[in-house]
Amino acid sequence: MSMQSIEARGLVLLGCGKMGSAMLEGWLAQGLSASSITVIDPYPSARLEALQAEGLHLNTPLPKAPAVCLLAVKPQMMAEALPQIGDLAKADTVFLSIAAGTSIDWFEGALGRRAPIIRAMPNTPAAVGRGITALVGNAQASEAQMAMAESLLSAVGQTVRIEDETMMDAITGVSGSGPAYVFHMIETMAAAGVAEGLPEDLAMQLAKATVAGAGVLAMEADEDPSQLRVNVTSPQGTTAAGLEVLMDHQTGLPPLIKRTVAAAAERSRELGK
Ligand SMILES: NC(=O)C1=CN([C@@H]2O[C@H](COP(=O)(O)OP(=O)(O)OC[C@H]3O[C@@H](n4cnc5c(N)ncnc54)[C@H](OP(=O)(O)O)[C@@H]3O)[C@@H](O)[C@H]2O)C=CC1
Ligand SMILES: O=C(O)[C@@H]1CCC=N1
Repeated sequence: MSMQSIEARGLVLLGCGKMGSAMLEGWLAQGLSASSITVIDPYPSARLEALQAEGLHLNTPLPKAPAVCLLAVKPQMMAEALPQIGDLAKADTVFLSIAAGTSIDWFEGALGRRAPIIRAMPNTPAAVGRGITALVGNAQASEAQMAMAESLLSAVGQTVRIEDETMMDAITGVSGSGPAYVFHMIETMAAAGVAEGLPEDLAMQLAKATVAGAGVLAMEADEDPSQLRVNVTSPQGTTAAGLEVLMDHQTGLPPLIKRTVAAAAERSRELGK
């Protein structure tokens, strides 16, 4: 099964907030037709309403057997939202959840043990085709269904299949929540530039371009990030002075990021209880 079967059978998107709409934009950009998509969301955005003119189905009855139903409401809303797509559990529809913390076992309880369920953790750079999504399926999810989910998710970035669902909490802490850490890095670099006397606009321009440029370099270079860091660091130069603060084992980034990722992973575990 591929994007063509999604196009033919349709896709249901339950919850079209920040993450759902990021993925929706990615699929549309990749050529999935708006008319193959049904969105269920109680307070649709102006963008969703406008997409109706291109054929998108908004809060309409569901197709009988869509290829996939993407579950993109908040974990706390999932139990309340699921009855809206309950009938699909009897069809040959794959349920693809992106909800943090919510386990496959929980979905099997809600949708039935025979339903093919795939749990995935994407991130918001999906909106610009630069996301990364980890995914794992239950025993009912066939190889063809996993491949279909991968083709859907790879329309908005990289995918990585995992075998051990318990890794999802750590994955959520690193890449699901990770864009927020990086955005905060941009904010704090810009603020630090202002503190050093730069105008706000210039400081923000420098911070954004630096993080974006370093990200692209990290992805494209043959060298690993630690070597790329060394390449910036002239002996007794400015970077060495900055890194002495940033890399401090007690007060620097390593313990801070470790605590940050651990807190996010722990919250993912809590959401699953
Ligand atoms: N944001 C992110 O970076 C990531 C989020 N996720 C996961 O994606 C899911 C969505 O998160 P996010 O997009 O941030 O959250 P949002 O709140 O932005 O999106 C959820 C959407 O679901 C809608 N909704 C609420 N109740 C229902 C219902 N009963 N039926 C249908 N739709 C409903 C909400 O409407 P309204 O706003 O009007 O209540 C909203 O539009 C979560 O499970 C989250 O864990 C996963 C990876 C990354
Ligand atoms: O903050 C959250 O719970 C969601 C999951 C990962 C990113 N955002």
